[in-house]
Formats: sequence, C-alpha cells, structure tokens
Amino acid sequence: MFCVGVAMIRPVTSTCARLSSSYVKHARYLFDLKENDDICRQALKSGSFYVFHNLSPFLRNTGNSYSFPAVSASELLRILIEHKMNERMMEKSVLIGCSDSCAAEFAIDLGSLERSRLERELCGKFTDLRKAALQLRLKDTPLMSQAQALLRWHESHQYCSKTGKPTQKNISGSKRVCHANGLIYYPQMSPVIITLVSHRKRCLLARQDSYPAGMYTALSGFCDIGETLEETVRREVAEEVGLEVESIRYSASQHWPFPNSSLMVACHATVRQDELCINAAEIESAKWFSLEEVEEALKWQKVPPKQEDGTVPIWVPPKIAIAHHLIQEWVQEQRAQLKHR
Ligand SMILES: NC(=O)c1ccc[n+]([C@@H]2O[C@H](COP(=O)([O-])OP(=O)(O)OC[C@H]3O[C@@H](n4cnc5c(N)ncnc54)[C@H](O)[C@@H]3O)[C@@H](O)[C@H]2O)c1
Ligand SMILES: [Mg+2]
Repeated sequence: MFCVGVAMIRPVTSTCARLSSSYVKHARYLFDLKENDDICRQALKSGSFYVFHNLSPFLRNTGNSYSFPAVSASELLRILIEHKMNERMMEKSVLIGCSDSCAAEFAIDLGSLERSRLERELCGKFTDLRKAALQLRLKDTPLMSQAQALLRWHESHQYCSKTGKPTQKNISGSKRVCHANGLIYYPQMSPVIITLVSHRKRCLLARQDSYPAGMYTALSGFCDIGETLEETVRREVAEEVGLEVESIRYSASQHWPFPNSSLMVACHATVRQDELCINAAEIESAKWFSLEEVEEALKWQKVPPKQEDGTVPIWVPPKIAIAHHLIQEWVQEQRAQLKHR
C-alpha cells in the first residue's frame, strides 16, 4: 500500500517489486496520476488544492511572511457548494505534484466565483503572480509558478489549432486532446538561454529599456527553432552586444513563468575581446563590471531608492531569478581566484 485513497485502483507502473527508493516510488506514483484518469479522479477526493482567481495565486499573510496555502478536498467541495457551483468543477483542477506521503496536489482556478467573498472565507488575498513571487518564501515560489503556468496553458489551449474544435483535458491536466482528429497537445515551455559573459576579471551586465530603473542583468534570448543551446548562446551574445563567444559552461536551469513559461538555461561564457557594439533594438545599455561593482550591486535586496541626483544605483535581479544565481556564482569564483593568488 503506498497511497491514501487509491488502494482500489491498480496502478500502471507501481506494481514493480523492490521499489526501495522513496524518490522512485514518488516519481512512479506521479506518473500513474498523470497518465491514469481513474487513479487521478480518485486522488481528487483526498488531495489538496492550491487556489487561484483568474490566474492570481491565493496568499495568506502569516505575520512576517506570506504562505501559499492549500485547501483540502472537503473544504474545496464545501466552497463550491456554498457558491452554488457544480461539484464536478473539481475536475477543472490540474495536477502539480504529490507530497512525500503521496497525497496528490492540485491547482484550481476559481475565477468564476466571487473574489472578495472567497478572500474573506479563506482569510487571505489573491495576488498578482509577479508581486506574489517577491512576497513568498523562496522555497515556495517554484510550486506556485508551476501551478500558474499549467493553469494558464490550459486556459489558452481550449481549442484545436487545426480543427477549431474544443480540446478536452485529461483528469491530471498533463495534456489536452482534440477528439475530432485525435491530436494531442502537451503543455509547452520555450527554451531560453541566459548567459553571464566575462572577459578576464570583469563580467558583462546589460539592461533593456523595459527593465526597472537601475536594474542590470545577464544577456538572455529565446532559442530559435532548430538551434542547439550552444548556438543560441553564441548568436544572442553576437546579436545583442557584438561579441564572439570563446567558451561556454553550463550552470543551472529554472522554470520562469513570466510572461509565458520558459525553461531558462543558465551558462557562463567567455569572449575573445571586450569591445562592445550594442544592438539598440534589443539592449538599452551594456557595461563591463568589476568584482567590487558587482558586489555593490548585489547588496540591494529590493529596488534601491533614487539618489540625490535623481539616478537609481545599479542593482541586479532578486534571488528568485536565475540571473541572480549566475551573478553570485561568478562573484564566488572571482573571490576564490583572488584567495589563491
Ligand atoms: N529568470 C531570469 O533570471 C531571467 C532573466 C532575463 C530574462 N528572463 C526571461 O527570458 C525571456 C527572454 O528574454 P529576452 O527578452 O532577453 O529575449 P530575446 O532577446 O529573445 O527577445 C525577446 C523577443 O524574442 C522574440 N521571441 C522569440 N521566441 C519567442 C517566444 N517563444 N516567446 C516570446 N518571444 C519570443 C520576440 O520577438 C520577443 O520580443 C523572457 O521571458 C524574460 O522574462 C528571465
Ligand atoms: Mg535578449
């Protein structure tokens, strides 16, 4: 027995003997939930639900921080009944994971219910995703972003782009099917590379005119169709600042929900020379920064106030952005090199 509430339904994969690793059991159960409508429908009865209202996540102020709380299946059912909604609305939920004890976790958009009444009943507020991402504890933001991204994808893929007929989601929400021609649609992410370019002891940070005043970050760009990640790094660096990449080193990756789901692939790159030729159509400004200047920029935890001369000091994206991680990593490497000199 490995999960509450699914004992009567035979799982597709979890019959495998000797699944000793709890991580593997967890992954196999998630696979069953995603692929098997009966198992997932059953799990809806005992799962927990993260709620959204027109794609704004529900947050609760817990004193000095904010939480992204889930409601139980029975609580959600009670809410639906009190708001005179059909209880089958629970099937609009999408699966976003399961707890260590294999209780399924779903997200649901209650945009058709009265927002202020819901906020009163649940003791919290529906908050715009960007604001919520900055308010929430760092460890809770990936789940919230994933949930919103999946709900958003379903909201904007209700019709088949070939037949124009409505598509239908499976219970978990891992896909949508057009029953007129059998086409299957899967949730999409666009691959994006983000590169921290360095030359000798300096790194390159840039800004677009749409960024908040004073914010500089690493170079980024969407992968063109048919490109490898390495080709995207080379092209974006050449396109945006006119430099030729010499070497590329992978660092980390991140799901980024703004404005649509991207898979951010973060790299460090070195270039052969440092003379910049900025593409004004994409970049407002790009500059080389020393270790001291980057350390100074990293000191700001949030948007810095204007200085007396009206300018805003240079700052870098907050910790939720993988750009922050790349910049921190570069700083640590520079400090380590200084120590060994
Ligand atoms: N998490 C982070 O640290 C971080 C940092 C920087 C940028 N980003 C994200 O990276 C993404 C790309 O940033 P950018 O502005 O440098 O990209 P970019 O340099 O490729 O320029 C954006 C342009 O690319 C085109 N484009 C091509 N494919 C696209 C697609 N699938 N979706 C949307 N536009 C597409 C559009 O014309 C768009 O205006 C953005 O979503 C941005 O929010 C995240
Ligand atoms: Mg770009």
